[in-house]
Amino acid sequence: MEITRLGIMGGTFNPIHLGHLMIAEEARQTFHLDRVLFIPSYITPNKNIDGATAEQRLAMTRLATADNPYFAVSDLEIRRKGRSYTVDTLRFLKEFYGPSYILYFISGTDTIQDLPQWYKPEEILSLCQFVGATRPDGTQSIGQVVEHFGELGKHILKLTVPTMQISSTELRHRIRSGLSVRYMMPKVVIEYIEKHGVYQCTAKNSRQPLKNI
Ligand SMILES: Nc1ncnc2c1ncn2[C@@H]1O[C@H](COP(=O)(O)OP(=O)(O)OP(=O)(O)O)[C@@H](O)[C@H]1O
Ligand SMILES: O=C(O)c1ccc[n+]([C@@H]2O[C@H](COP(=O)([O-])O)[C@@H](O)[C@H]2O)c1
Repeated sequence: MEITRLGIMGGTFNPIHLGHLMIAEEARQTFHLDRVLFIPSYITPNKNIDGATAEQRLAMTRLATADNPYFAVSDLEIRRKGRSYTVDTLRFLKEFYGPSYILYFISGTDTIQDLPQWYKPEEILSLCQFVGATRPDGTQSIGQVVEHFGELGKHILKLTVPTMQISSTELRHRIRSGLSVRYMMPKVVIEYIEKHGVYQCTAKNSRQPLKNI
């Protein structure tokens, strides 16, 4: 049986930024993933989603990932509606793809530290390998979470990634304040935000011509 390793990058992506893309690419390389599927949530459990519709978050995720042949996007959580519980998504994917697919759910350390409070975390770990991206300085340990799950903790994999202190919250704040978000997210996403006035964006690049030196 030929094995396919499928990465699942779940997130609110409000908006998607370089931190998301970087951990997905690092996970792909480190765990030899055949593809990484980005799945924007419809309603992320325990999170307020302000400023962009589900369709806009999906469109931005599609634009951001289009230039990577290993990346794909699914709207399955948005079509399913309701709260986007990861266990439901993994159950569906396991059933849909069958036993020859190994699923790797990719997350940041802040996310994995909350895993014990998620809906059916033990079942989640039995359905996938759960990748927790940590900083190289090791200050965000996932050891306690691994211990919490006993034998199933073996399904939690540590991924060391370069530090990137970008968050969607910070980006929404910057856009609303008219501050630059250049080099923090793909250019195509910035263009989409400007074109559609997402996050009440009104910023327009205005620059003075520079006198010849
Ligand atoms: N800068 C980053 N570096 C590494 N992982 C990240 C980074 N930002 C987000 N992640 C991870 O990506 C996944 C999806 O995150 P999400 O879409 O909620 O983005 P966010 O920036 O954390 O959003 P918000 O600021 O709105 O809470 C989560 O597992 C999160 O831990
Ligand atoms: O299933 C759960 O209980 C659960 C609780 C919190 C987060 N998640 C998922 O984890 C992913 C990252 O969530 P967030 O809050 O960092 O955007 C996203 O796919 C969420 O649907 C899932």
